Amino acid sequence: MTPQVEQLKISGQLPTPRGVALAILELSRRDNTTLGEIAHVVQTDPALSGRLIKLANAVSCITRPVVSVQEAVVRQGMATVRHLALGFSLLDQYRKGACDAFDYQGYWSHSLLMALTMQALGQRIRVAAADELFVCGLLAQVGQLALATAYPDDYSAVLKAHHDAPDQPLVLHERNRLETDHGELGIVMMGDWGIPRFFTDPLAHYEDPAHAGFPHDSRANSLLLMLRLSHRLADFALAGTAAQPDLARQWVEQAAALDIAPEQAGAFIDEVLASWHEWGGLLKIPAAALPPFAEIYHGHNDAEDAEAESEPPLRIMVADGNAFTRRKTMALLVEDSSHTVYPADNGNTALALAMEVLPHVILARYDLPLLDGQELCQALRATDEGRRMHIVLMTDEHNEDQLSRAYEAGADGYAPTTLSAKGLRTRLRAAQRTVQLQAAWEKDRTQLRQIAAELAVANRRLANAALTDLLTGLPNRRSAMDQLEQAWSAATRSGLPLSVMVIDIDHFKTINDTYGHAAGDAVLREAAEALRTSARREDSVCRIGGEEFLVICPNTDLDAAMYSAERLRATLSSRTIAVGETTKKITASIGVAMREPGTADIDALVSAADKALYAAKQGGRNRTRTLQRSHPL
Ligand SMILES: Nc1nc2c(ncn2[C@@H]2O[C@H](COP(=O)(O)OP(=O)(O)OP(=O)(O)O)[C@@H](O)[C@H]2O)c(=O)[nH]1
Repeated sequence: MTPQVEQLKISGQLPTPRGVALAILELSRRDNTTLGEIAHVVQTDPALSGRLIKLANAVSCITRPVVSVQEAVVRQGMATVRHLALGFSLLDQYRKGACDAFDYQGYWSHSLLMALTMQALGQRIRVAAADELFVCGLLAQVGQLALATAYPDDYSAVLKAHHDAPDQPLVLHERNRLETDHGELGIVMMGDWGIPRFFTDPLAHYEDPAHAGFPHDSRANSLLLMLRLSHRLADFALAGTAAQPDLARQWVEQAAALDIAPEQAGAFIDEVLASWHEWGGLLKIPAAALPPFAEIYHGHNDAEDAEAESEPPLRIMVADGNAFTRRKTMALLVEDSSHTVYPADNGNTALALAMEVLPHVILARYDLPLLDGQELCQALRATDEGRRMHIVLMTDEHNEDQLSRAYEAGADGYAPTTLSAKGLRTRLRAAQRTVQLQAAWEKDRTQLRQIAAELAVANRRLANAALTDLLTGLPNRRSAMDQLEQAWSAATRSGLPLSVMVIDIDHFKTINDTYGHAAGDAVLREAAEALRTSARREDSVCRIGGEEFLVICPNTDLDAAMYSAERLRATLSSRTIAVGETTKKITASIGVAMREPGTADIDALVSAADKALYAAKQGGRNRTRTLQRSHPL
C-alpha cells in the first residue's frame, strides 16, 4: 500500500457507507450474527429491501419468485447482502460531489451497467454467484469516486489533463499528480470492506490484461475477461452514436473469448441494456434506451459491404474440447471479418449444431470428446447437408496415420491446432471459393428457374391467344375444332350422344352497312356474351366465323339440343343492343345436328348443322332447324 493510500485511509476522507449499510457491514463482521438479524436490519430500509428482492429475482428465474426480505437474504447469503448494501449505499450518498470535472451521474451509470453485465455474464460463465459479480461490477471503479471525493480539485485537474491528452492512460495522469491511482485505491477499499481477493485481484489488471499473467483456464482469467467485457459494454452504451458501431464490433470480437458467438451477442446486449434502463429508472441514474444492438452493429459503410461481397462472410463452427484453444481460434476468426462463429465443446454438440446452423466451414479437433473429429466427419458426410460443408480437422502433432484417416473420413483439409491467423485465413480462402461457386451456381439456378417460369407463362399466354377469338374472347375456330374432336372421342368411348348448333346473326351485313363496322363489332361482342352466359354450363360456345357461332353440346341428344338452341335464340331476340346512337333488336338463325351412326366425322357433323342453318335462313330466319328428323319447332 502506498503512503498516499495509507494517509487517505487514516484521514477518513474515502467514501464510506452510512446508515443501514454501515450497520449491516458491522453486524456481519461479528461471528455470531444470524441471517435473521441481517434481514431485520435490511427491512428498516425500504429502498434497500426492494433492490435486494429485485436482484434475487433477476438471478433465480428457475425457482419461484422471491417476495420477502428474509427470503432474499437467505438466497443471497450474508456476504452478498453486505456488499450489495454497501454498493447501493455509496450510490445513494455520492450522486454528486465537489469534484467539478467528475461526472458523478455518468460514473454511476457506467458502474451500474458494468454491474448488470457482470451479473448477466455470471449466468453464462459460472465463476461466482451472480449477485457477487453484480457488486464486483458496481464497485470496479470505486477508486475513481474515492479520488474525486478525497481530492476534488486535484482530481478535476487530473481529468482535464486526461481530456487534453487522452492517449495517456488515466492511471498515469493520476499517478503523476496524486502518486496513487484509482485501481490501487479501489482494491484497498474493497479489501477493507471484506470483498474477497478472488474478486479484487483481477480488478487490478482488467484495464491492462496483457500483464495479468493469470493461467488461461483459471477462474481469475475468466473474471478478468468478464470485467473487461463489462467495461467495454458500458463504454459502448455511453459513447456517442458515431463511435458506437466500432465499439460494438470490438465488443463482439472480444466476446468470442468468452464463448459468446457473434449472433448471440445482440440478444445478450439487448437484454442487459433493457435491465440497465429499468434499474436506471429505479435508482434514478441516467440509462438511456438504445436502439437494438443489431441495428448499431450493422451500420456498415459501402466500402465494407463491397469487401464483404468479394469475400462472403461464412458460418464457421469451431469444435474443440479445449476452451482455451477454442476461444483463441474463435477470436482469430472474428478479427476483421464478418464471419459468424459457432462454438462446440464436444463431438455430439458439434454434430447437432452443424445440422441446425449448416455451417460453411467446420474446424474440428481430431481429439474431440464424445465423438472424435474423424467420427464427426463420417457422420456429416453421410448427410446431404454435411457433404456440402468444408471440414478441416485439427490436431496437435503431425501424424501420418491420422492424416490419412482424416482424408478417408472425408475431411477437406488438415491443420495444426496452433494455427496462426495467417494460416487460418489461407484455409478459409479455399472454403470461401467453394461458397462463392455454390452461391453463383445457386444464383444461376434461381435465374434459370425464373426464366423457365416466365417462359411457361408466356407460352401459356401465346397458346391461349392462338385459341381465343380476340374480338369476343370466345374460343376461336381452331379451338372449337379441337374441342369438338375431344368431345367426339369422348362420345365414341362413352356411347353418349353429341350435338352441335351453328348460330348465325340475321342480316348482319345490314348492321355493318348502316352503322359501320365498329357498331357491328359491338353487336358481335354483345351477342357472344349473351350466348356464353345463357348456354348450359357443360356446353361450349365458340366463334367460328364472322357472325357465326358454334355451340358444342356433349351428352346431348337432338331433342335436348333443339330445346337448348331455341332458348338461346329466344334470349338473343329478346335483347336490345346499343348500336351507335340508337338501340337495335337482333335475331339469329340456328341449325342443329346430332351425331348419328352414319356421321363420318366432326366436319360432317358441323356440315349437317350448317345445312340446317341454311334451312332456317330459307325458312324466314329467326328460327331453329334440324334436318335429321322432323321436329315440332
Ligand atoms: N363488324 C364485323 N363484321 C363482320 C365480321 N366478320 C364478318 N363480318 C361481316 O358480316 C357480314 C355477313 O353477312 P352475310 O353472311 O352476307 O349475311 P347476313 O347479312 O348476316 O345475312 P344472313 O346471314 O343471310 O342473314 C359481312 O358483311 C361481313 O363483312 C367482323 O368481325 N366484324
